[in-house]
Amino acid sequence: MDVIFGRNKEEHPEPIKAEVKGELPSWLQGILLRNGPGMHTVGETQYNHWFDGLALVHSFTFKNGEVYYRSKYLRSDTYNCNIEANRIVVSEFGTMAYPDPCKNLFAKAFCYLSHTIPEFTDNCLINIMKTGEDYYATSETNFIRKINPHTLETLEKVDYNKYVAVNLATSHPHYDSAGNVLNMGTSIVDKGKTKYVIFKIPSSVPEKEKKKKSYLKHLEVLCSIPSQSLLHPSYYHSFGVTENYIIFVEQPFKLDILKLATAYFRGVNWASCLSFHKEDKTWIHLIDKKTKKEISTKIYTDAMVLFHHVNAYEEDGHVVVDVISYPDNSLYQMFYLKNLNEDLEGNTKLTSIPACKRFVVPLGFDKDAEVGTNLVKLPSTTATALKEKDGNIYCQPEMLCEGIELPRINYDYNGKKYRYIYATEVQWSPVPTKIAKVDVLTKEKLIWEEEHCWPAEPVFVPSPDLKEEDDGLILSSIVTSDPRKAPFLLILDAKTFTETARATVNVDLHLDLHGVFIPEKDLNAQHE
Ligand SMILES: CC(C)=CCC/C(C)=C/C=C/C(C)=C/C=C/C(C)=C/C=C/C=C(C)/C=C/C=C(C)/C=C/C1=C(C)CCCC1(C)C
Ligand SMILES: [Fe+2]
Repeated sequence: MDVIFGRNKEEHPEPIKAEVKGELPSWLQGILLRNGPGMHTVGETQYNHWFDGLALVHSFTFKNGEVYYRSKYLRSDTYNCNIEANRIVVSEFGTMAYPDPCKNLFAKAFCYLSHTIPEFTDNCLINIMKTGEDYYATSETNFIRKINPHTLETLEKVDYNKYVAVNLATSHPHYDSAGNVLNMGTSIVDKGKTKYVIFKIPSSVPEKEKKKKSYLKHLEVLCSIPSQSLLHPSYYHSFGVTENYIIFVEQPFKLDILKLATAYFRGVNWASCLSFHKEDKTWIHLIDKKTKKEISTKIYTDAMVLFHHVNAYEEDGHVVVDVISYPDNSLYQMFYLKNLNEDLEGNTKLTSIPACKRFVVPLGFDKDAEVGTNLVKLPSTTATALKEKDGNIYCQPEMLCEGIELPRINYDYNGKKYRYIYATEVQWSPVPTKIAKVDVLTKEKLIWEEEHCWPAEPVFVPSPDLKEEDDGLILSSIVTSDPRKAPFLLILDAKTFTETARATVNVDLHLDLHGVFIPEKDLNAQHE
């Protein structure tokens, strides 16, 4: 296990030609750009958590039937300082670092040299975000790092905080059909005003500013939602959108601001300031995009932990919200390297497995309905929403599917009624062993699997003559647990889930988190 999760991976900044088996359709031209942790040991020091690892960006470039692989460590300030000091000097969420300059001569010299140990990490290891023509590596802090999608070179560091008052922001933004970015962040330092902020980054800027092209300069706050508890804002990793609403799930998995403020002095990591309150409720907030106000009805469900929204849409006066949820926060705990390094059969068992659940919120229901009435009138679901005597609505979900994570959809259907989820499948361990296509209508599943193969998040690429939702390809990079079997990029026909092609590369591919496919037409040639 530690071989795959915790071993440092080498970077391959020069393109490596992959060996293609099968027939790549001629329209598949562009770059699959992905991000994830690649290095967990620096000198003699080690990160505690898998989500702490130094960002290793990698790409598969499709050009005229050929595939090229590249990978490069994000040259974040965090990376540079750590490498220079030959130890971890910048804290990550799961690892508190103490860059005491008096500790040894070497570290002292290093501090004189570079002066700046970043206060907060810019190790953006989770996802890739597109703003206008720019691509950024993202994490959940206030920093994002621009990258060149062709060469994977690291460009400027951008501080969200310069444009919007947030200290944390998600790495899962949404995009509208014009390419405008919609994202959310939390403001925690303004005492007594802890709030969640929803903002928009436009996809184009006035012509005269084209040269500087700072889309973030034109960031616009849409609205903010006060936190239920000023000292305990909820943690969230993604959110949902429909045509008319933004969906924010305020879960009882919360940051404790007082604990955060004292963590450094207490010698504990920031992750220890995050806790699950199983006796609390999970609040589902619907924000009307037009009025920029929350709908007045209070909607809740039982305590749960969620990282990934799958999709959401409106149907006949209801909002349907599909998410991957857990009964508790044990997943976060399990990703500590000490847990991942244990024998698979031993402790590394998921004590709570991910489940894809559908919540249905009624919009324009009869206000005189009796207490206890189920307000959901959609025949297609067993999800319920009960009216309570204080006027609140209590939602109970429908189970769509168990054991899937890292969900993707055909993004043309984002915010709209849809039918298919593509995801990695896990069983009772944190090891992805299959790729699943789930039909949410029939609950039928198609599976791809192969011995010793650990598939990454499957990315859907629509075919140019798309007629049906699943006309397209699935791209998933496959890490192998058998050193004799080379890793590869798998290309599946999304409709049938049969293999179209595979592109094998003889490198130490890393297990990653998220990424994007950039079609040729969106690639700015001047970057090359
Ligand atoms: C093994 C695989 C690939 C598949 C198996 C299938 C499966 C079960 C997949 C499940 C995948 C999931 C659920 C992935 C989830 C990834 C997350 C939640 C990453 C979060 C990172 C959050 C990070 C890095 C957050 C860093 C935040 C920091 C450092 C914040 C610092 C701070 C700032 C900036 C302001 C002041 C406060 C604070 C100290 C909190
Ligand atoms: Fe994620």
